[in-house]
Amino acid sequence: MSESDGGGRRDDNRSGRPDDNRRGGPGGRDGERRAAGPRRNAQGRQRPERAHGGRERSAQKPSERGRTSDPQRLAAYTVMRAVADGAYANLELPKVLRDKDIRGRDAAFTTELVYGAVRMHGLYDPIISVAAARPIAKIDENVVDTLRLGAHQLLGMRVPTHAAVDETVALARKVNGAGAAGFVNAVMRRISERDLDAWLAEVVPTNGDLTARLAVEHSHPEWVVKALRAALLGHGAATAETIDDDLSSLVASDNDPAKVSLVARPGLSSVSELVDDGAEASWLSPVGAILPGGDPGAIRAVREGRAAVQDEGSQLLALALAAVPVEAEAPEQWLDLCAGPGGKAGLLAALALQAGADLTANEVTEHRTELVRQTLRPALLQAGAHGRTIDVRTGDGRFYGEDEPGRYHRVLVDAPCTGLGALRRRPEARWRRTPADLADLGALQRELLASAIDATAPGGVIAYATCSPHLAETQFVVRDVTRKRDDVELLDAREYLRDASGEVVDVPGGGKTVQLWPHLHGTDGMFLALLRKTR
Ligand SMILES: C[S@@+](CC[C@H](N)C(=O)[O-])C[C@H]1O[C@@H](n2cnc3c(N)ncnc32)[C@H](O)[C@@H]1O
Repeated sequence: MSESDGGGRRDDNRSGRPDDNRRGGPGGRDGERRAAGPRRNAQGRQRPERAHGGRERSAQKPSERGRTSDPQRLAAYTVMRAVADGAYANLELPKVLRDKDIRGRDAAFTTELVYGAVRMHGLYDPIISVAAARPIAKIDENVVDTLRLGAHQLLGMRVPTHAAVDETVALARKVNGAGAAGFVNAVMRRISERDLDAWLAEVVPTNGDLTARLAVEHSHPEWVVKALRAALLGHGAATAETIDDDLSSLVASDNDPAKVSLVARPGLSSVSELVDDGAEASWLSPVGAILPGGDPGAIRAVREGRAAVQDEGSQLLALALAAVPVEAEAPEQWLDLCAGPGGKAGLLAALALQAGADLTANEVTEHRTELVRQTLRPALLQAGAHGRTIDVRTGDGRFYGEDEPGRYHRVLVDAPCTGLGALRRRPEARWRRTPADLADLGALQRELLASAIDATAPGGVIAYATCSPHLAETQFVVRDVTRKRDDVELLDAREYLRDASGEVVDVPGGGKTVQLWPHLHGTDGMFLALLRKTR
C-alpha cells in the first residue's frame, strides 16, 4: 500500500528498537546523522553519548546471550536473502510481514532494517570488511547479510549496542550456524567500538576523487554517481561551481525515506477529504496530500481506490499532459502507452472522465495489466455513467503507431527506465542496474516514443516521461526521435507544471523539458518532455 520506507515509534524498547528509526541514518544529510535524539538504553531511558561508540557489554555470558532471534530480525533476514536471489524488497517484504503476522511498529522496524541494510551496503560492506579483517568476498554471503542488518542497527538506527549485538548474534546462530555466530559476535563488537563518523573517516577514500568518496559515503555504485553528476549538469540543475554540493545533496537524498504522498483522484475523491482523514494538503500538487504518519490503508478513499499513494512528481506530470490545449472533436481519445501498474493511468482516467474523454490504458505484461485494471476500477465503474469508455489492454506499445495511426489526442509514454530518479523507493535498484541496461532501454524508449507520435492525431500532444534523470533516457531520447521527424515540435513543458496555488513550479535549467529532483522538489527524479504533433 505504501511507497514509504516505513519507520515509526515504539513505546517499549525491549528488543532495542529505536524511538524514531526514520531519521539519522548514515545516508541522511550531513550533520543530520544523529539528529534524532539521544541514545537510549534497553528500557528506552536516555543515556549519555559515548565518545567513540565504545562497547557496552551485556551482563550475560556469550553462551547464554541471544539464544532466540526475534521475529522481526528473522523476517528481515528472510527478505534480504530473497532480495539476494532477485526479489524486490518492496514486493517481498509485505508478503513476509503478512506470513509472520508482523504489524504496526514491528513492521516499521522490520522495514527500516531491510531497506537500510540493502540500501546502505555500499557503506556497510567496507566497514564489515575492516572489522572482519578480510575482504567481503571472503565472507559467506548469508553471513554478510546478517552483518549488514547488524551494522545498520549500530550505525544507521539508534538501536542500543547490546541489543544490536546480542540480537544479531542470536540471528546468526539461528540462520548461519553456531560457528558463524562466534564470527558475527566478534565483527559486531569491532563495529560497535566506533561511531559512524569514525567509520566514515576509516573507509571513505580521501584521495580527492569526489565520485569515489560519495559512492562509499552515500552508498551508490560509482557509475550511478557519475551519471547523476552528468544529469545535474546536463539538465541545468548545477553549474561547474555548484556541482559538488548539488551532487552531494542529491545522493544524500536518495537515502532519505520518501514522504508518503497521496493523490486524490479528481471526481472520485478530493484533497479536503484526505485532509479530513489526517493528511496535509500538498503545496506542490493541486491533487496531492502528505500523510505525516500512519498507514495510508487506514484512509477510506485510499482503501476504496478513489485516492492512492503516488509521488507528487508523477501527479504533476499527468496533470501537465491534461492541461495542454488541444483542438479536437469531442470526445478526445487519450492513451497511456505504458500504464502498468497504473499510478498515472489512475489519475488520467479521473481527469479524462472530467474532460469528457475516453482513455485507453495499455501495458505489455498481463500481470501488470491486471494491476492497471484494479487501479482503474473506481473510474471504470463511473465511466458508464459518464457515457465514456476506459479500455484496459495488454499490448506492445511499439505497435500502436502502426496499428492505430493518428487516433489519439493525448498520449503518455511513461517509458520503462533505469529508475535512477526513484532510488529512495527501491533499496536494491541501485545495485541491480548496470550501464548495459541503458543500451537496451534506450532502444525501447526510442521505439515507444516514435510509436506514440505516430499514434497521435495532428494537433495532439505527447508526454514523454521517465523516473530517471539519466541523460541517455531523457534528453537524448527526445533529441534523437524528434530530429528524424518534421511532424513534431517540443512544447515548453514548464508552462504546464503548476503547483497547488497555480504557480509555475520552479525547475532549474533553461530548456523546455522538466526535470524534477528529490533534493530540490522532494519528489522522485521525474523527467517530462511535451511534444505537439504538427501534422
Ligand atoms: C515506468 S513503468 C510505467 C509506470 C506507470 N505509468 C505508473 O504510473 O504506474 C513502465 C511500464 O512499461 C511497461 N512496458 C515495457 N515495455 C513495454 C512495451 N513494449 N509496451 C508497453 N508497455 C511496456 C512495463 O511493463 C512497465 O509497466
